[in-house]
Amino acid sequence: MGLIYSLLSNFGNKERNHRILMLGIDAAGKTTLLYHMKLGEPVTTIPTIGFNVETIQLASNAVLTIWDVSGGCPALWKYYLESTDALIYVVDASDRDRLEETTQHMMNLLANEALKNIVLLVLANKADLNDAISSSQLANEMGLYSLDIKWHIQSTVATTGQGISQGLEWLNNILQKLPSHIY
Ligand SMILES: Nc1nc2c(ncn2[C@@H]2O[C@H](COP(=O)(O)OP(=O)(O)OP(=O)(O)O)[C@@H](O)[C@H]2O)c(=O)[nH]1
Ligand SMILES: [Mg+2]
Repeated sequence: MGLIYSLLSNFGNKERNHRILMLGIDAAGKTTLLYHMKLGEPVTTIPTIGFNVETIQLASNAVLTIWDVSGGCPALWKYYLESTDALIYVVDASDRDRLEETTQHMMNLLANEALKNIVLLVLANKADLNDAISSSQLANEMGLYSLDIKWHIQSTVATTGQGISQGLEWLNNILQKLPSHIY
């Protein structure tokens, strides 16, 4: 009985692996977010050439492999879309001048067949800056309410870590209902 209980509880607690893609146009704050998730502290970044990839262990036994792909060349994003469980789309909420551009890039991505059932977490980053718009206004302006997928928007400040754990908690709750993968 003890052995069966232990096997069952181990089975219930086994690690779940998920592949997450983090995209957004250049300077949105992706790399700063990734390393705050990984290290719990701010890092100094330079524009990413190619990608960064890190695994993040969540308290709930979920292991997220997060790919942070350079925003400098959105045409290359399509090469990273396969086998992705969730998309974290990062927006600089203070940069109204580029809101249309980033919305267009996100909508083009979501039109991709490989992402048709994707789970989408939008991070309204740089919420600390004076010009930042609220996450609800951003959701409206980016047309998130017209999407036919599971989505959520969270305000973040990558440099302090504010909002990151709330965003990951939403993601984790959704991912728990999806099958795990071996990567
Ligand atoms: N004030 C403020 N600055 C931020 C925040 N997040 C990132 N930054 C700054 O914005 C700049 C760009 O951040 P990165 O994380 O390198 O941006 P990225 O999205 O990885 O950019 P690419 O690699 O070019 O695609 C850096 O100077 C960061 O310190 C934030 O929440 N608030
Ligand atoms: Mg980067």
